[in-house]
Amino acid sequence: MFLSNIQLLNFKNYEEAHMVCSPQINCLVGENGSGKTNMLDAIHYLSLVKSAFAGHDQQSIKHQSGFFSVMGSFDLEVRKHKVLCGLQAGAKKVLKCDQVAYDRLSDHIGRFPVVLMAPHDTDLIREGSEERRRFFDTIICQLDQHYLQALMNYSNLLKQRNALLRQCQPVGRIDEDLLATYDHALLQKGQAIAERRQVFVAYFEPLFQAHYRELSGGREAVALNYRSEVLTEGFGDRFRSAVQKDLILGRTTLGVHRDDLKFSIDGHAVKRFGSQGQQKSFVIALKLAQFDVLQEQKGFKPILLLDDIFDKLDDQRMHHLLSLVADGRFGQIFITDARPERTKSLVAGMAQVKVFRVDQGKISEEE
Ligand SMILES: Nc1ncnc2c1ncn2[C@@H]1O[C@H](COP(=O)(O)OP(=O)(O)OP(=O)(O)O)[C@@H](O)[C@H]1O
Repeated sequence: MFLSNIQLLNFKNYEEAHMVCSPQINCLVGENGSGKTNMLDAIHYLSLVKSAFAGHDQQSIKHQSGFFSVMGSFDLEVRKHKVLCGLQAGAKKVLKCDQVAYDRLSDHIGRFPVVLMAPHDTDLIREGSEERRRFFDTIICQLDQHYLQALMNYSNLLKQRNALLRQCQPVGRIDEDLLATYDHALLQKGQAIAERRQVFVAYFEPLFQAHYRELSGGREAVALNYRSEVLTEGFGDRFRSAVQKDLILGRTTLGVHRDDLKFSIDGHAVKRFGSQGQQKSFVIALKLAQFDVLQEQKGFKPILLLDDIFDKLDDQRMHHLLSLVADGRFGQIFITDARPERTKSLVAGMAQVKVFRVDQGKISEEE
């Protein structure tokens, strides 16, 4: 699968841009702040219908304009698909594939998968559990529409239960019947989500470990440990009896939305004990395993977006990644770099390379 071209209107710092892409390697070079990452983000929109960076879609509309649109054509085996994602300020996002609007944006997730490697990836290790849940949930959602629906239902139920808790806070009493309805549904959905996560992590972990071994020379034993409290005996009772605490705090304190994944090296938490190099290898191995899983499950290679990673990687890890590129392990790749000469020399001799110069929200192909 590859993106053959992309057109932007009023997207972030681009007023108008058109890029005819190589099915293999696309290098975007230009000064800091010129719009390289924004172009990757536009590709991310076509795949996952949201920004990889901005918290709100409205932030992706170019300043002083009232809408954005991103349009792209994907070649998937012999078929071509035109995807359009647009947003009018203050309105709902629109997504069309082959000129037909989706009723549910979520139906699009997983059709044109991408894997993004970016400088902030180590947040996966350093930040709280939400980042790790989001990483795994995003992959599973691309593979399994039922999981995506279950997650969305769970999140809606959780919002409703939390609203009920807050409503009842001043009086200290709660509508027991309504609460029981939410509890029952949350417990049921939560269990299904936890079981799916557990199965997925068991499948993902060996792929991740193989990449880590290749990157680190096999010196350390790494593990991903997912153990949800939801799957432990008597969870339903503990969940229900936490209601007094929930009422005081105005939120649901137990459930899959609190799950964490423990990342470890030789039995110790990577977050606390991993060196910077180990943490980098850890996240690269996670992303490479994400690529493998999507490829294996979809039957084609996802698009790989490499944002500014050469600046952040040391020689050993960079060469490993480039050797995978040279071996043809990946399909279409987009690489951004503020230092054109470095990228050009790294990809010299590789087939089907296109270099694009980005300058203050304008993009043009170099000869
Ligand atoms: N909604 C928006 N409207 C206009 N400009 C925006 C908007 N959102 C972001 N920008 C601008 O886009 C620029 C950043 O672009 P981008 O992150 O793509 O840069 P880059 O080329 O990847 O830079 P670096 O090499 O530093 O990573 C900033 O100047 C920022 O102000």
